Amino acid sequence: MTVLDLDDDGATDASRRGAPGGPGQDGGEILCRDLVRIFATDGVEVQALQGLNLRVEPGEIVAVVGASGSGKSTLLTILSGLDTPTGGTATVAGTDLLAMGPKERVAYQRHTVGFVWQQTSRNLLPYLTARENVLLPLELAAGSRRTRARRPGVAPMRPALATRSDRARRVDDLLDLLEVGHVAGRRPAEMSGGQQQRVAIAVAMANSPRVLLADEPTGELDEATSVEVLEAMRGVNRETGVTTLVVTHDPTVSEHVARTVQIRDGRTSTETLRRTETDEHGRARHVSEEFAVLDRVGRLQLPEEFLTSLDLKDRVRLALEPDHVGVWPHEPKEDR
Ligand SMILES: Nc1ncnc2c1ncn2[C@@H]1O[C@H](COP(=O)(O)OP(=O)(O)OP(=O)(O)O)[C@@H](O)[C@H]1O
Repeated sequence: MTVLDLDDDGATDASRRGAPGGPGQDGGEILCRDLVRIFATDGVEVQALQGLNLRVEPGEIVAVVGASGSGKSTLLTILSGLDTPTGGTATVAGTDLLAMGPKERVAYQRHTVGFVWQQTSRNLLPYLTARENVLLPLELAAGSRRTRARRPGVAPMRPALATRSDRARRVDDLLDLLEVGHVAGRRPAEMSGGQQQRVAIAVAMANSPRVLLADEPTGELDEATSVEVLEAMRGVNRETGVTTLVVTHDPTVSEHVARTVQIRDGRTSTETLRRTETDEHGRARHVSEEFAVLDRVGRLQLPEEFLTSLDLKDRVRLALEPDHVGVWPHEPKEDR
């Protein structure tokens, strides 16, 4: 895979992260606190997000998984700047998503975040070739830079990709990075589903976003192609350091990332961490551990199977032990 400096202002990833307007004060590139989104339709309220907490570090790749209706798409739509939460806070790459005006929203969507959606038709324009699709966001950004530069007293943004040949080189580099250089001249209808999604990742990365968001990027693909696309996303994350959040209902996605956050009923409920250990014979071993998520005020969601197996409901007994906390049914089963 090509090693690529995707930062068009010449900054390294490390210096970008430390730059003003960088990550939130306590370091997270994506920070959601007590995020609430209520939809009201025909007088009926649906709480899609019910106090969701999430933190993703700069350069991390994280999968958010959950059943249908758990709030995954609602979260991603908020993080991509297309929707505004009802309450709580959300900060992405130092941008407060609740305080953006219309102009900041456009700049945020153009420069700070890149998206890959499930439907390839939403990612790529059907009448443009792969090369033209990747070039388009670069041309739009260059156009807005020229407009800014013409305004008195306004400095041009990131001048490095001002020339056509710089932009053409960037398109080639991105298509090579995603291993789709050989389909550069084809339109989406002439590419496989996996190739279309790889080109879509190149489009999303065109303007060097700090955060890459993907909503079910493998939803329309077969299993083998899904693995390829996920590995391509992981490769982009590794090569460029872009913070990456992949939302999916497909639990196998978890095998491709070091951290998976599970959403249940509009809240993060559990997290799975994966690491590779080397045993005493020098063999690599994959270890994964599941954790319950404890929020800032000490709330946690017990897994569904714990609740049903001990018939835990309404109220439980809690006990603080020297090294753990015990949870029991209100009444022992035999007394009920
Ligand atoms: N615009 C809307 N108006 C009303 N209710 C909505 C709206 N968008 C989402 N919801 C509701 O909010 C809840 C969460 O929906 P969301 O689409 O975020 O879930 P999801 O986990 O992405 O599900 P899926 O995997 O099926 O896409 C659901 O109950 C859904 O019906």
